[in-house]
Amino acid sequence: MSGPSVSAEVVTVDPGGLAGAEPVLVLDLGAQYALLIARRIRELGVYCEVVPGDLPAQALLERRPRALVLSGGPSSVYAPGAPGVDPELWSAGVPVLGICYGMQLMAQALGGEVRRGDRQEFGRSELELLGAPDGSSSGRLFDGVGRPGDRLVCWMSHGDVVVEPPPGFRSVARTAVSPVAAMEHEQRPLFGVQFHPEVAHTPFGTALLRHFLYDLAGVSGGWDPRDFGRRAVDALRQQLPEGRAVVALSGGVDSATAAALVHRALGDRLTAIFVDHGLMRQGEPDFVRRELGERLGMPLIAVDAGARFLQALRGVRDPERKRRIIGQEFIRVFEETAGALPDVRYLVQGTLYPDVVESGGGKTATIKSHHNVGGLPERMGLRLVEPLRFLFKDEVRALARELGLPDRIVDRHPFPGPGLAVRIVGEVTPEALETVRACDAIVVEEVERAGLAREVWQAFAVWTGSYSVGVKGDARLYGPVVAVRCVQSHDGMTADWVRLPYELLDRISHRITNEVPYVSRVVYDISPKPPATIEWE
Ligand SMILES: Nc1ncnc2c1ncn2[C@@H]1O[C@H](COP(=O)(O)OP(=O)(O)OP(=O)(O)O)[C@@H](O)[C@H]1O
Ligand SMILES: O=c1[nH]c(=O)c2[nH+]cn([C@@H]3O[C@H](COP(=O)(O)O)[C@@H](O)[C@H]3O)c2[nH]1
Ligand SMILES: NC(=O)CC[C@H](N)C(=O)O
Ligand SMILES: [Mg+2]
Repeated sequence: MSGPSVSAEVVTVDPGGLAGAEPVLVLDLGAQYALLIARRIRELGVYCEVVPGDLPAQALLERRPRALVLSGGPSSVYAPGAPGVDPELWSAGVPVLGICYGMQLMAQALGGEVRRGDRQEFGRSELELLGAPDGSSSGRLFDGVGRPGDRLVCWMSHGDVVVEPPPGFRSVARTAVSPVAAMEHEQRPLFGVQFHPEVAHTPFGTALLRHFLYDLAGVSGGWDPRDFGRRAVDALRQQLPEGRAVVALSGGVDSATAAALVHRALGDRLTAIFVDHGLMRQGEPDFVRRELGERLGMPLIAVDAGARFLQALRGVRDPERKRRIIGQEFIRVFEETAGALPDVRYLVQGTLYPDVVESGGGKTATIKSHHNVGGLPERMGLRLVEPLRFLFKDEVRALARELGLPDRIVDRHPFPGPGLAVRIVGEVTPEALETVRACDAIVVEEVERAGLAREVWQAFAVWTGSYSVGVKGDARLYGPVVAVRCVQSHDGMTADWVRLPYELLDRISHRITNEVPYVSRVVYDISPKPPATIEWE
């Protein structure tokens, strides 16, 4: 296909740069929680990004950070090759909060002592605030958060302990296991906590972070994803002065928000393409046409490609092969459709910040190959436009609301690109597809009717591939076993099953076995992630 050559550079909108804001940077030292720290900080109205922990001080300071947060991490600071930060940061005058490994690193780097503890400290722990030597105040870090002598519940996850704070520092809190559970420098803006203020199990964690940011680091706040929308439109107009763009519109909130934003900037230079791969939920293609095509006021090409996807999936049982086939077929359909439009130069995607950070390291094992439109730009010579690359899902929802998208779209549960195919164990047969679609509609309807839709991350039905014996109308029935899955999650990375009320489960089961009468049995999936994943395939 002809067209301008591929540009590796992604057109995006950098909220930090836009707001003229001086961000808070989380230095990632291998933590599970680096993204969570960033989310908490943004929830406090402060723009924050996660950056690699080993960035040179100069590169970090060029961003004019208001504060640095050193994350936790799985290593031990005294082990050879353990991750570190540029030592110039300690004297740069920028306020630093070290969390867990981050505090241990600060302690060791500045002359304190860290060693393997006699005991591990994992989970809930009681923190005793030590206060200033004269007992008059709780010290700078806990000023306004607690008082000397207070015992506060916090959440710990460590095996190493700081036994001696560095010269110039003092311990301001301890637990039964950690003599230095929090420390601060007597004058310089250097602070450390052994516990995790970012997790919900540390009830005063948010108050501590707010105090660190606003009082100790003097941030001005003002981060609001809704303002981002207004600024992003101008930035996009400047960056995309001419040529047409296509957006792959799935019906999900991410691509809908990206589409709405770019539509404001480009107007009729944007066309949406929705691929109906036949693996959609009940009523989905109509929903997309009606709620997105008409409401967003942009031309929408809906491609009915169900037959070719089902044909390509015939006889395929392996989950990864299914995903690959869907991805490839998707690219073909998209290419044919977009290729027929004149002067298309850009492809808009709804990639979010967690996707970017999580695919950054490349060290994580492939659990599932997530379907996306990633293979397209190179093949078509298109430039990628990802305006939401720096936003979290809750921020995207706030932005979507600001852009006037209705609740029906804003509050939608995520739906995987490969659709119902990953909710069918084994081959995607018409029988399985029809069954899972009918059951899914019942699950969704009942969860919504119970007023729980906004409280759960996803609720759906699964074709388990098993059959079992039942009895209906005095006759033997050998029918499919359908599972119901309902999970709570913040970002899809971890999840827990939702304790749905028994009456609701009962209603779902009753409706399924009555309205989809050949189903013999309904089971409820009570597996958290990990070790299970959210989707079954
Ligand atoms: N059926 C489809 N037609 C067109 N584009 C699609 C389709 N399915 C997925 N995509 C594209 O793949 C991207 C990734 O899908 P993903 O499910 O992660 O995001 P989303 O659907 O926009 O939002 P959500 O995560 O809430 O479902 C989408 O943003 C969209 O651009
Ligand atoms: O766009 C997507 N393409 C995919 O291939 C895909 N697989 C899973 N998901 C969604 O991602 C979240 C985590 O799912 P898992 O625990 O099953 O990996 C859940 O929200 C899933 O619905 C996908 N989304
Ligand atoms: N969660 C962490 O940051 C752990 C730090 C270090 N690995 C320890 O066990 O003490
Ligand atoms: Mg989706």
